[in-house]
Order: sequence, then structure tokens, then C-alpha cells
Amino acid sequence: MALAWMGPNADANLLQGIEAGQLGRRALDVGHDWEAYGLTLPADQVITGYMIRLKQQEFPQRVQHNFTNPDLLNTDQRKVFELVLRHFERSRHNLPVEQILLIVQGSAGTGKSFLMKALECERNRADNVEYSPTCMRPAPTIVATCNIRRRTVHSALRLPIRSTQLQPLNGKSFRSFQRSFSNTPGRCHLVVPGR
Ligand SMILES: Nc1ncnc2c1ncn2[C@@H]1O[C@H](COP(=O)(O)OP(=O)(O)OP(=O)(O)O)[C@@H](O)[C@H]1O
Repeated sequence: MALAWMGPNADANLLQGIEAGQLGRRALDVGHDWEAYGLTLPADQVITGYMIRLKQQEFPQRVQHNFTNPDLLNTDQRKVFELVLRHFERSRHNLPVEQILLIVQGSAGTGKSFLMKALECERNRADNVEYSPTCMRPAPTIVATCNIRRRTVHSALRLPIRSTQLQPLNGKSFRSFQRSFSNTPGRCHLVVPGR
């Protein structure tokens, strides 16, 4: 917590109860059994190792609690839910549809993620899970992938991270991209949370 307070450009002297520059050297830090948390990786592998462990350990545990009951949606959530579901249904029956480009805005905790999960649950129910890639829910940041258990937009769509130049996909990445859409019957809904 103390490290988080420091933040970029924060004044370390303002940290309550901690002498500036003493973080990591106090008896509490030195005497703490850090290995009890499994932090045994060399420094350059800590982040990579942490992400791998997060995926292996937390990911499956969280998936088990992913059910969201659409009956709980409030009036505003239900408006969006019904609009998107109508679109789903028309696409599924090959009826003419216009592409939906929809932004759902709301301050923190107003139920945007809840709405997305409800939509996905409804799709899985209607489509019979095997069919579910018709709804992709990539996230813009790795933090969001942890919150809602999905891959990033860049990873899902094979977008370059370090360059603004789009190159044609080829070889392994092209085949893996094709595979990820291979169950998608014609149309795919892409739902991207805002952070
Ligand atoms: N209709 C609802 N019925 C019951 N609980 C709800 C409903 N909508 C949202 N919640 C609950 O409210 C909390 C906040 O919702 P949620 O995380 O979806 O908000 P958010 O808008 O995505 O927030 P943030 O922008 O911070 O990510 C969650 O615990 C969620 O389960």
C-alpha cells in the first residue's frame, strides 16, 4: 500500500509514518518472509512470472463465478441488453442487420461489466456454449483482462503493440487468427470494455 501511495512524482516525505528512503530497509521489510508468497523469481522475471501465475491460478478460479443473471438487470442495462440481443437474434437467423457501433458509458460501479457478462451468459445459453465465439469480449488493457477474464484487443485481433503500421498476418499468427474465428458463423460481436 505504501508503495502505491508513492506513485509517479509523489513526495516520499509525505508518506505517513515512514521515513523517506527507508522503504525496503525497515525491520518489517527485511524480516518479512517474502518467499512465503512464492516471490522467488529473478527481478527481470517477476512481472512475466506473476502474469503466468495469474493466468494459471486465478483465471480458472474466477471463471467458475462468471454467471450473471439477466433477470437482475436494471432499466438502463435492460435497454442495451435488449437492443443487442435483438441484433444477435436477427444475425443468427440471417436476417438483414445493420452493424451496431455502441458505446455504453457510466461512472464506476454503474454496472457496465455486469451488463456485458449478462449478455455473454445469454449468448452462451442461446448458442449452446460450443457456438459462443460469436461474441468476443477482448479488453483494452491487461488489467481489464484480469477483471473480466479475457484477452486484450491487441492479442485477440493480432494488432501490433509497438508499431502503428499494420502488416498482413502470415504463417503461424495467421493460422492462429483463423482458428480463433473458425467457429464464428458469418458474424461476430466484439464487446470491448473501456479500461
Ligand atoms: N443489475 C444489477 N443487479 C445486481 N448487481 C449489480 C447490477 N448491476 C451491477 N451490479 C453489481 O454492482 C457492482 C458494480 O458493477 P460493475 O462492476 O458491473 O460496474 P462497472 O460500471 O463495470 O464499474 P467499473 O467502471 O468500475 O468497472 C458489481 O458488484 C455488480 O455485480
